[in-house]
Amino acid sequence: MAERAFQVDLRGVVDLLSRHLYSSPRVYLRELLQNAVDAITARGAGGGRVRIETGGGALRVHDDGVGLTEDEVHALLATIGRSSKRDELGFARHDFLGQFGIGLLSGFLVADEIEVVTRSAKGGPAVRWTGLAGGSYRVEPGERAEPGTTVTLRARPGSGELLAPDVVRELAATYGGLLPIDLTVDGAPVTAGGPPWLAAHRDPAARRRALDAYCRDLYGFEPFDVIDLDVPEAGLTGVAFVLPRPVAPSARGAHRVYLKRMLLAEGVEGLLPGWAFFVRCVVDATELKPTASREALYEDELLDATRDALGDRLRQWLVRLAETDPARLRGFLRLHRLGVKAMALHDDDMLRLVDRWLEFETSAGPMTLAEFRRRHPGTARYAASVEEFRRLAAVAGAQGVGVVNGGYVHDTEIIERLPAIDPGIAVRRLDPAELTTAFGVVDPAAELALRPFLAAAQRAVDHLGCEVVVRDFDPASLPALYLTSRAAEHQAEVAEAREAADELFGGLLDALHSAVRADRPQLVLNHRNPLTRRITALAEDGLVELAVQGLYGQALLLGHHPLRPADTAVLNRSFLGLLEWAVHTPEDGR
Ligand SMILES: Nc1ncnc2c1ncn2[C@@H]1O[C@H](COP(=O)(O)OP(=O)(O)OP(=O)(O)O)[C@@H](O)[C@H]1O
Repeated sequence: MAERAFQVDLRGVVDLLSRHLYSSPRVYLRELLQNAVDAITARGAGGGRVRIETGGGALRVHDDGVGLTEDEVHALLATIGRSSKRDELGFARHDFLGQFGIGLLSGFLVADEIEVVTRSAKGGPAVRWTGLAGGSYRVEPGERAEPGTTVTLRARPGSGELLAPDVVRELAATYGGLLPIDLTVDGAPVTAGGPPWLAAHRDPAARRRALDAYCRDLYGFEPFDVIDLDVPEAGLTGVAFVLPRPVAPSARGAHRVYLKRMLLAEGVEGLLPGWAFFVRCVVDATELKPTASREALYEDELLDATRDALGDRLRQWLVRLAETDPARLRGFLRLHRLGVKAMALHDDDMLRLVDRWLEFETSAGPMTLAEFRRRHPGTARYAASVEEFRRLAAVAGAQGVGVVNGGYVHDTEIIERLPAIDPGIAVRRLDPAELTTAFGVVDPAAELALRPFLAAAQRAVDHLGCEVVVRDFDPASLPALYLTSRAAEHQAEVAEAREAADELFGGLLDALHSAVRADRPQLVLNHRNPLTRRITALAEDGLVELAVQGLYGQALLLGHHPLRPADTAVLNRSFLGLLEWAVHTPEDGR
C-alpha cells in the first residue's frame, strides 16, 4: 500500500494559532524579532543588527544573521513544524529562542502574504520566498548583496493598525528592549544597555536611584526596597521590588519575565512561592522554558527549584532586615502585616519573625509574643475572639493571668503554632472558669455573715440560670463579673437548640443535656468593691433583689454578653425599681 503524506490546511492551522495558542495577534512581532535574533546567534559573528521599517501598510524586518540557502528555504520555511533550532534528537538547542518551527506562521495573523528575501552566509545566490495564507508558496531568485534576511509583511485589510509605526515601536520596545543586539525601528534605537539590574553604576546609591526609576516606569510605584535575585542553575538574574502599599495576600503575584533577554510576558504567574505576594519581580533567565505560546513558563523541576530559591532569597532579605535595620523591618511589617502572618502559618522562619517583631494585644498591653512568653513562661493563654478578650483581659490581667487577643485574622492559628518554635511552651485557650480559681475567697467569718444576703441574691437571679458567689479580686473598681465556663456555654447552646427542635430530636437533646454536668454561669460579686460591699449589707430584701439584678445586668453589659429576653426584662425592672427608690419621698409611705 502506498504511504501518503499529511495534507495541511494552512488557514486552519493559522486559525488554531490565533484563537488558541496566542493571546493576541501582537505576538507576530515577537516571533519575527526572535527569528532575526536566532539568525544572528547562528551566524556567530557577535554583535548583529536588526532594523525594522514601517510605512505604506507594510513591515520590514532586516537582519544580518546567517540567512538561508535555497535548499534550506524549501526545507525550513515551507514545512510547518520544522525548525533548524533543534538537535538530531529533536531537542531545543540551548542558544536559540525558537524551537517549534511554527513562529513564522504568526505573520499570517496580520498579513495574507509573507515575503522572505534571504542570502546565506555559507554562500550561494539570494532567494525570494513568498508564502500565501491560502497555503501555497513560491521561490524565485532574490536581490540582496550581503548575507542576512529581510522579512516583509503587508497588512491584511483590518490589520493595518498592528503594523502602524507607533504600535510597532511599542511592540519592539516591549518584547525586545533588553536584547543584546542593536535594534532600531525606523532608525530610532530601541535597545540600550540590556537589563537595568546588570548595568554598572558609580556607587550603590546611584544604582538604587536608577532601579527606583525603572520600577516607577514599569509598575508606577516607588519600591519600599529592591532585592537582587540570582539563581545560577536557572541562569536567572533580576530584581524584586517590594510593594510600598498593602496587597491582599490572595492577589496573584504576576511578574515580568524575560527568557534570553526576550520578553516572555508581563504577567507571568508561578515564578515565586504563593506567599511572596509583597514583591513584583523582573527577571531574565536562560534556562527556564517557555510554553509553546511563549506567554507562560513551562512547569518543570527547574522551575520548581527556581521558585524555592527565589523564596529563600526573599526570606533572607527579611531576616537580614530584622538583624540590620529593625526600624525598616517595622515599616515593612506595618505595610504587609497580614501577608507576613499568612506566611507564618506555614513557615517557621516567618513565625519567628512574627514572634519577635509583631505586636499583639495582650492583657498587659500591646507586646510581641516573644515578650509575652518571657513574662508568662510555661503556658500561653489566648482569647479566641475579640469579644472574649475584651470581656476578660482586664480581670485576667489583674489576677496575673496573661491573655493574648487571638481574635484577629490568623492570630489564633499563629499562637497555636508557637510550640513549633518554642517547645517549652503550652498554648491554651482561656477558660473563663479558670479565673475564679485565681480569685481570693472571703474570710470564713465574713462568709458566714454573708449567708442571708447570698440566699436572697440567689433567689433574685435563680430564674436566669446563674449562680451567685462572692469573691475578693482586682480590679476593686469592678463591682461584679459574669463568667460563663466553656461547658456552660455549650449547655446554653444545647438548651437553645432544644427550644427549636421537634419532639424526637428534642428528646435526644434532653438526654444529652442531662448527661453534661450542671455547670451554671456565675455572677461573681467583688467583695473588694465598696458599692458591692454596701449592697451585701442591705437589710431590706426587696432592695437586695433590685440591686443584685442591677449588678447582674451591668455585668452582662460590661462583658458584652448577648442579652436574652429574660435578661432585658430583669435589666428594665431593676433599673426602674432602683429609680423609684432613688426618687421616692417620705409621703409615699416607705
Ligand atoms: N530571519 C531568519 N533568518 C534565518 N532563518 C530564519 C529566519 N526566520 C526563520 N528562519 C528559519 O525558518 C525556520 C522556521 O521558523 P519559525 O519561526 O517558524 O520556527 P522556529 O523559530 O524554528 O521555532 P518557533 O516556532 O519556536 O519560533 C527557523 O528554524 C529558521 O531556520
